[in-house]
Amino acid sequence: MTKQDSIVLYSALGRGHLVSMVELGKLILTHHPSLSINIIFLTPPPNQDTPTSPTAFTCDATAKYISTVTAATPSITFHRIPPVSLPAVLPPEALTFELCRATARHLRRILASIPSLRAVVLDFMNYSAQRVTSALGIPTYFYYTSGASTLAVFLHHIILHEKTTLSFKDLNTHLNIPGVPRIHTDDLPDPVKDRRSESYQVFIDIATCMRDSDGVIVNSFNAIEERVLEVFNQGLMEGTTSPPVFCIGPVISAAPCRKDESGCLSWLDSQPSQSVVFLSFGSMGRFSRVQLREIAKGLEKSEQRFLWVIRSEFDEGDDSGVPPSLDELLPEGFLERTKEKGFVVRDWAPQAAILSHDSVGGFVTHCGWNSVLEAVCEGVPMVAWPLYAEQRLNRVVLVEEMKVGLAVKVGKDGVVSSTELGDRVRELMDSDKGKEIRQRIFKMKISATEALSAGGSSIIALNRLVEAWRGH
Ligand SMILES: O=c1ccn([C@@H]2O[C@H](COP(=O)(O)OP(=O)(O)O[C@H]3O[C@H](CO)[C@@H](O)[C@H](O)[C@H]3O)[C@@H](O)[C@H]2O)c(=O)[nH]1
Repeated sequence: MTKQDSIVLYSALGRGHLVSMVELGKLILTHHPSLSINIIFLTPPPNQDTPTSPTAFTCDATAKYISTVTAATPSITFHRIPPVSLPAVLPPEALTFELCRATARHLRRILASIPSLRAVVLDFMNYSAQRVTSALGIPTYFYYTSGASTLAVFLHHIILHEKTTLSFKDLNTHLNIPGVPRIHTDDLPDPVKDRRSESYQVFIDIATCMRDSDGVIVNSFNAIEERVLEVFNQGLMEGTTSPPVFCIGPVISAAPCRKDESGCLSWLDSQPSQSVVFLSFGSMGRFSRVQLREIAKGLEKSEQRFLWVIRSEFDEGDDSGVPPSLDELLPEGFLERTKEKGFVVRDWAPQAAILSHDSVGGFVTHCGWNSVLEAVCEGVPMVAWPLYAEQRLNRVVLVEEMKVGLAVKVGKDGVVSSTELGDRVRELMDSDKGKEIRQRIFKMKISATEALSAGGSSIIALNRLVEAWRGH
């Protein structure tokens, strides 16, 4: 390729999506510096931004983030899709789908302005942009920010859709998908369970767009999902053609945030090696008051040291703007009783830096894929407690395929009891099984580094991808 050859990465709405695309852009540039990377990103509609949320990426925060990236990596150029108003206030997923559709003309204009454009990589949430790229004749790839096994389930969905007229919620069966552990239909993401729902059709559309694309880039690596990658590489996806899959991960931030506003990193400095279990549930993990109390009691029962991130919960109908205090949310005297052993952080903690700290020996996670990869890259074993999206599938992958985590059982009332959590945490931190898991994930940590080294599986896949771009 010549110096001017350009690639577009089109990020979906939200902090996690933009950061993922930037990290992907940086990885491409590290190995192929002659490319010019353009990142297109969406702006929240003026009437739907929620700047008070700890996870919201406000316009100011986005601008600051972009100027930091641009200063460090000038070969990345950012293009902002201007804000447009949508007729209704929508939940986060529907918002990104709608916004992408409503701004198609801006995308077309931006794409037309980029010289020597070789390919566009769409965040899978921006699937509707494929209409624009196809109309312009631009080769289109997808970036799938979860693992290869869940991608296989996603693509398999198209076959199942044709095989049955029932909804998954009524099937109560196991799915046998090549290269993937047996999946129970209850473990599928909620939006795909009811075939009469709008979201079901959206996910079929996304899967179809990915299947028919020029390729899917996956944030994973060979050593953790070998079986399913073999299925993809040999073209053995039963009953359907599969797109070329490029497993180029783990793509996680090379320079994690070390800002220690809460003091939790200094607290970790004073704890013994591998003695602390870290509990964090991603950008949207929220719990009822009942569940928070069970977690607290479980941590006390486990007798382990802990660092726990708790979101500011607002009670329904409370628009005071002041969230309940930790004393209100947690069992009486909990903070006082555990002050030698535990540290509670409100809202947001520097997770990647915490996982890399020597004092951390276990991680209770909601199984968001970035959290899983961050834990693997630091060799931290997990207790898997999925909450929503494809996280129940990730639990199956990490417990049954990778064998680097223990699953918590959810009670019939939807609550994980203090005894269950306490037992799993103690098992992870202080048992022979926990030791085995620790040894296994430590090996994966080494494989992760190897995958991204010269000649490693992910670098080979990345080079194959760039060659494909060169061939267009
Ligand atoms: O207090 C916190 C909480 C999170 N994080 C970071 O935020 C990211 C969270 O990402 P992830 O673990 O993937 O969770 P979600 O934000 O919930 O991710 C969404 O996107 C993922 C990738 O597609 C999916 O796997 C999840 O199911 C979906 O919820 C990670 O980098 C964490 O290090 C922090 O730094 N501090």
